[in-house]
Amino acid sequence: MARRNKVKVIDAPPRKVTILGAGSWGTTFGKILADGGADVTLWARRPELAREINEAKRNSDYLPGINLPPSIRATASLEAAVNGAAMVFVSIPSQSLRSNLDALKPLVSDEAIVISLMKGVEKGTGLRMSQVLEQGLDIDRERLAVASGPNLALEIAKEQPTAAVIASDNLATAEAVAMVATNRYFRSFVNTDVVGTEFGGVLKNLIAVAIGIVDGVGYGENTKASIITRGLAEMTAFAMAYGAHPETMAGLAGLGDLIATSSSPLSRNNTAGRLLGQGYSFADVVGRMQQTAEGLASVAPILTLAAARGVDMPIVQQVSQVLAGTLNPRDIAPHLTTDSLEPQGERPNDGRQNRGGSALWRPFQRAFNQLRDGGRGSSGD
Ligand SMILES: NC(=O)C1=CN([C@@H]2O[C@H](COP(=O)(O)OP(=O)(O)OC[C@H]3O[C@@H](n4cnc5c(N)ncnc54)[C@H](OP(=O)(O)O)[C@@H]3O)[C@@H](O)[C@H]2O)C=CC1
Ligand SMILES: O=C(CO)COP(=O)(O)O
Repeated sequence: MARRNKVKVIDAPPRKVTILGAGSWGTTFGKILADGGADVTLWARRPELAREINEAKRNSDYLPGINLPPSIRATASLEAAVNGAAMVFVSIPSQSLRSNLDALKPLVSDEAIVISLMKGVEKGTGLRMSQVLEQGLDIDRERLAVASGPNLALEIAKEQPTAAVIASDNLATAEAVAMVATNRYFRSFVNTDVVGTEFGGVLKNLIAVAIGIVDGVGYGENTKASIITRGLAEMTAFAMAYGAHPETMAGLAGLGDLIATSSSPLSRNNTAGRLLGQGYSFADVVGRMQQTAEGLASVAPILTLAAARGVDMPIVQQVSQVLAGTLNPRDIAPHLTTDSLEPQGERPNDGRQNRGGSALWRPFQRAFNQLRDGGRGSSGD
């Protein structure tokens, strides 16, 4: 049974916050928090990386050329990192999370807030990262939060102005985290749509792989715009089938992140897709990636979750076929992904003209009806 603990509303930066994972995002998030005034400790599993961060205030493997704030400390000891931390941010590859939780569980204090910075779902279980944290740490969801949004690490490390979303079932938890994760170049907004915020970050990776594939093939802006637009419809249909608010998918954690990830060569998912489009096999691409491209591992569990709720995801399906080597990247065809003659999701109607094959349109229709009938929207971002 989950331990029940009251969440303290923190109205000043906490004494100590810690980040687990000193890769590109964990280190960048450490900089965000330190530049916002927090006392930041980074956990790097390799002692030599912890040493470089402490002594040179650099992380040359993941953020070459970036000077880290002098106040950031790093340690390779999980216990030293977590001891006394009021907030524990987790930024390791999604498929590695569960294997770290047994060691972490006894170290997290009963009052600490735990925040997922990750954008994947677990293979095998299909669980979102906050669900894996909830299970593995036996923690109340009120003490959990997730962060997402258009957040390419290197741009933020260069202090380019950026916005993000912090979501928690408990608004006070999201607000406490957002207050700490805000500084002169980074602004965190809050909402309570954890499902939408988390799935937004996962799903945009899959669409970014598709964009990378067509980029690698050499197709131009029409193809990419078609995939982004139809991809957002797929993302929204999927997320709403799992209870997300459509507004979340239209906000920073959905459309915002989709645009950033699909258009940037900094994106690892986009890069992986581009290699596939250039003819490299899935195994070659995995071998060439130096950093985490979450989308590659999330395709299969997302398609399983989609099938369980009857959601059509033709673009994600095609990505899966390219990964499996059963579809030539040149044959990715966003305009051929439906048997309906109606451009789904493109024409608002009153439901009467909503003819067959429009699974992708249905969630928009439901959202429209809800708004028309005075239904409640999400707090959005
Ligand atoms: N980079 C970005 O722009 C953004 C990334 N994210 C998300 O953040 C998460 C982390 O990504 P990111 O920092 O980019 O990834 P990186 O590949 O840059 O870094 C991964 C980090 O996790 C560590 N790690 C790898 N395997 C394990 C393991 N089995 N146990 C413990 N630690 C491990 C690595 O340590 P080591 O160096 O020793 O291998 C490294 O510190 C992902 O879910 C990603 O989607 C979210 C927003 C932006
Ligand atoms: O999540 C990200 C940007 O918001 C980072 O994307 P990549 O993991 O594709 O680099």
